[in-house]
Amino acid sequence: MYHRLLSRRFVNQFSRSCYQFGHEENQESGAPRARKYTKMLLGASVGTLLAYKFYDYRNNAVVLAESPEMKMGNVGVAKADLPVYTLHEVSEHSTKEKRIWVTYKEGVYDITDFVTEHPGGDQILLAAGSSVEPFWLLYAVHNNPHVLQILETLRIGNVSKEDSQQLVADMSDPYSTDPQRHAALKPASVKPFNAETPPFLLVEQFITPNELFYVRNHLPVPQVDPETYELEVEVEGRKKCLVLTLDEIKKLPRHTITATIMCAGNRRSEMVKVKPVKGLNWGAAAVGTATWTGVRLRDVLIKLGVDEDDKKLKHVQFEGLDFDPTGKTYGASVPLWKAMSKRGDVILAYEMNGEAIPRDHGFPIRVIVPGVVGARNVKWLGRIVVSENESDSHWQQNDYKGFSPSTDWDTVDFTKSPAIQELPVISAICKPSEGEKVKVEDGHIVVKGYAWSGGGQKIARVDVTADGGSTWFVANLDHQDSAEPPQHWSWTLWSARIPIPSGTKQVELWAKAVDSCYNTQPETFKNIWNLRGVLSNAYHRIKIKLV
Ligand code: HEM
Repeated sequence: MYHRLLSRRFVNQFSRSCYQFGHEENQESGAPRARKYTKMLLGASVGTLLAYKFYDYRNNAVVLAESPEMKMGNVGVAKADLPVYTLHEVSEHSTKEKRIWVTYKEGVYDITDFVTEHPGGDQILLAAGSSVEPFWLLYAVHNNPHVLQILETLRIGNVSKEDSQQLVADMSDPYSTDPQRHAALKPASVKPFNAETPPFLLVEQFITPNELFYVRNHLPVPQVDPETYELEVEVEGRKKCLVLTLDEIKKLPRHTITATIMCAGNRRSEMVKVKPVKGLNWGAAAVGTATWTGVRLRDVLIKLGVDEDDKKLKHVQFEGLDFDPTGKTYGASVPLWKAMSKRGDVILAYEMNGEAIPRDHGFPIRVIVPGVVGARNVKWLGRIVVSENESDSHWQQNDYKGFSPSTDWDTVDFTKSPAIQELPVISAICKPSEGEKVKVEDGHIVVKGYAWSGGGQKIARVDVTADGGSTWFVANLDHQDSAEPPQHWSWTLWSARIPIPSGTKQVELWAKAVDSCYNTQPETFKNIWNLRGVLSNAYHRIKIKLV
């Protein structure tokens, strides 16, 4: 079967003074409770060493795994006579000088001498120092025993089950226990870790592989022990509350959705060309699409006795288990109507693309609020509070809001703008990329990209021009989920074949999308500029060279 065993050290993060778990309980007044998170100590010496499985992707890799040739060859299976390397050691071998190593399942391979022979060209270097598996999910051509046989001839070792980097927590660096990341992710910041996917990979498949999915962290990644994990759910001011273990959550009815998650700052690097803003310099790939499985938040809230018609209850606040040096946790909220709506599809997810949610994406539980900005899809979920008020967290109150282009840091009043929830329609060209040399074939070039709209709207059309808007070409919507609005949560992958007049040396390509409400993208960033650089959805424009 397709799986890897990775070792992770899960530190018992809670002081478990809280009450029993499992079902509804009356909270004694004054009982020590949610503040337990602040007692969490990163790198605490008491730890549980747990090996856990990443489950099968239901695709090519399984086919590979079941082929008799592969079983005979034991490709990627640990071999007793070979040296063992940590993922960190593998990551240090990413150049020709240091030799280029990659991993596949439990195997470590030195591919330095194969790079120039690779039929897929230089792209193989994207895996240098990391795993080849996410790429092989994208490029099914590797779904072949012949490819695995070549790989096994390059075998030099086994992946360590104990990633030594994870075992030694540096108390002076709260990020020292962050997980190992795939080398192909392009960091926008390292501590906290924020990184995007190489854009051209986004359009290879509808589903983004977990290891290549963009990461947006505000704080160090908490180490959560799934054995002792508890989720608290309550209504503000009421004694009755629910405490659920991971097993108990998994026993509730399963619900699966395919949803695109996007950072509010996606494509900010284009907006800053108008005027600088505060924020990470995201390109166009702070976005990805995954299949998420969990339980409906609605079911959990009904179990707690929440009445969606109760006029006093307006918001659902989420608290993460990640926290800053003062002990404050990450937090955000969404309106109660969204959480309770049968069509809202808000889930407490424990699987991402058929695997346990990876640490960077919220292990063990992340709330998925489809159609809504990534910032409200709180990771490492520890507590849910139904309230009359929005979350009072910095990220709900003083961040992730839009303003007039004339508002500056002297005049801004965060209380006057609503928190961003549903994101506006957006598109981006992912292939070719800015400045790329593109071969004109048969008088045409092919342009590929994604388009998405928040609030469960569907992409109705994508228009592409190569002559400043004199002529628009309607793109083919190559991959689009069949779900109808207002439950269309995933992006559309599109392509357009654009005619190029002979002798043209360079062109500027523009793309814009139209959603099922006929909302479209603004033409330029000039008049949507805002001091936080969010909602950057103007036409996407790239210049390319033609050969
Ligand atoms: C490191 C181990 C790898 C090995 C042994 C390997 C081997 C191969 C082989 C044998 C083929 C030709 C398959 C056929 O046509 O039957 C191929 C094609 C290809 N590979 Fe890889 N590959 C590796 C890694 C990668 C990675 C990491 C990427 C992408 C990031 C990649 C991208 C491609 C692409 C795009 C093609 C198709 C080229 C075409 O259009 O014909 N490969 N690879």
